[in-house]
Amino acid sequence: MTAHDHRHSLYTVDQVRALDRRAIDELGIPAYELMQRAAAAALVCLRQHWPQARRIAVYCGPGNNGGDGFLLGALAREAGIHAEVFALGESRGDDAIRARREFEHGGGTVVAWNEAVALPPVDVHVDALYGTGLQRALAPEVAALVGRVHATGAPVLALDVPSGVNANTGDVPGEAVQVQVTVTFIAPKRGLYTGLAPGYVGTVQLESLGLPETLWQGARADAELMRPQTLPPRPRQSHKGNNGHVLAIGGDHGTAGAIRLCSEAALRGGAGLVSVATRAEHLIALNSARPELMAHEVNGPQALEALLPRATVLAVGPGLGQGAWGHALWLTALDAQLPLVLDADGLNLLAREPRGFSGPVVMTPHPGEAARLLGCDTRTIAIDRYAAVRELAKRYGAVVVLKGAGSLVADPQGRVAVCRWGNPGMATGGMGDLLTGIVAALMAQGCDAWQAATLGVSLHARAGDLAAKHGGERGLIATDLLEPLRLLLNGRDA
Ligand SMILES: NC(=O)C1=CN([C@@H]2O[C@H](COP(=O)(O)OP(=O)(O)OC[C@H]3O[C@@H](n4cnc5c(N)ncnc54)[C@H](OP(=O)(O)O)[C@@H]3O)[C@@H](O)[C@H]2O)[C@@H](O)CC1
Ligand SMILES: Nc1ncnc2c1ncn2[C@@H]1O[C@H](COP(=O)(O)OP(=O)(O)O)[C@@H](O)[C@H]1O
Ligand SMILES: [K+]
Repeated sequence: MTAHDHRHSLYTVDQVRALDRRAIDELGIPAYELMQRAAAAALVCLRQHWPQARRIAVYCGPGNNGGDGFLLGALAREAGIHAEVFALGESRGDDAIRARREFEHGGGTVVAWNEAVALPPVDVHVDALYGTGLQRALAPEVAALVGRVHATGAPVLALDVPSGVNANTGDVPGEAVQVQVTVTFIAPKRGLYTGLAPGYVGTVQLESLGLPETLWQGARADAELMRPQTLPPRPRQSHKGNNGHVLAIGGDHGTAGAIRLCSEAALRGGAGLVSVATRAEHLIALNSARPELMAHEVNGPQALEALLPRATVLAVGPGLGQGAWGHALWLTALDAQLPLVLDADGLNLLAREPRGFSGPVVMTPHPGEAARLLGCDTRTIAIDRYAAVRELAKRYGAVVVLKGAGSLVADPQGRVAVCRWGNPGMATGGMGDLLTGIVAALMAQGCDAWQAATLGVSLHARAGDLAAKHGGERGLIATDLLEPLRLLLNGRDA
């Protein structure tokens, strides 16, 4: 990530405030002018998305987000759009107060919101309630307004942040406005891209308000958005020994599916060879379903040790269980001094028996596994996914993928990458097993832990989107991702 690539850099709310301050102090642009520019950009965005809009309602909160709303109301009126403006609370701060006066001096009337007020019929609602200053869950009367806005069925444009969404973390502590478009100002706030936020933000459109690139140069960003990537073409003389050997370990009694999905994804992820260490009862099914896999009966540590010398990467956990068999294989795998991908019971065992690693490791917890690893509950993970993934990476000395909408990848030094792809069709059993196999395959082909995790997460999520594009989200199953995965891996997704 380069410091000035601000469209792929994500910022904390404090970092955005520091950028605002620099624009004001170093570039000499008054805060009120920034507010005017924000309102002008919002009007352009409104017209771009809803060119037919003739009537809008703008709901203004007490802070500067509300100030943006009053100025948008003023500009919309000048542009011949009927704008009804509602205030929730008295404006606080010079700029917001001035913005409200500007709207009123232009002939606009501000209606003080209360529950008896009828919502006007409008083409678009504009949410200017709270932006980066949101401190807590929306109050009940504001939540009631949000419910009524939703009930109209008309689209909503959010200014900067949908109200109720924590722009710093992506958490939504109570109700929040669900919008079609979020026009966000100056810099992308990291909270818009992960956790609960993706369910509210709609399309996020960044407006830099005419500020020069120099503003972002040298400015600290907190995280980076993943970009579409692939691997370079294989050398023509490549042979299977050049492309790594994944050994997938798991599949206790009754959980053959998980290890099959993981190992099949490793094949489709381009590993030269894929072996499976599993229970004897799964061998025939595995071999007949996917003859390219080399399935081995492994009763205990000795049988596993015999397979280790040929492996380049171990994928440990899918269907492993936490019984004596799984635990013994897990211990052997962790002592093997080979690169590891740890998932599912591989992580649950680690939560029970914390330990360090000697080689490169990628851990792929979903929020439930992350909570077990950190000894907290899943709500604590959701409150700040950025903090959780960083803490996991630091505590375990590994690259960690925190899965779920807006998957995050962190390394122990605190670097974080954010995945903006993926869809709720992927909320079905087996999707995580695929990710484990893909990441292992990429490590086997020479990617380091960070590259394998970020590329693996992005390929997996984009494959999910491509599969959903063709057949829809509902009913999407893990194996549907394998063919699109292969296309994406070879840069053939067009
Ligand atoms: N600075 C700049 O250069 C630019 C800033 N810009 C705009 O300013 C926005 C940030 O403005 P902001 O800092 O005034 O915060 P904002 O989001 O309006 O809310 C703060 C107010 O809300 C209140 N409050 C908070 N949560 C609450 C809750 N749940 N329920 C009830 N009240 C709650 C809080 O009260 P308090 O909690 O302090 O009592 C305070 O009064 C930013 O998102 C962007 O739109 C643009 O114009 C571009 C240039
Ligand atoms: N709503 C969603 N949006 C984006 N990605 C999702 C969503 N739901 C699930 N996924 C992805 O699907 C995978 C599910 O993994 P996991 O929960 O481990 O499933 P399983 O254990 O059934 O294999 C993760 O990579 C996750 O990020
Ligand atoms: K808002």
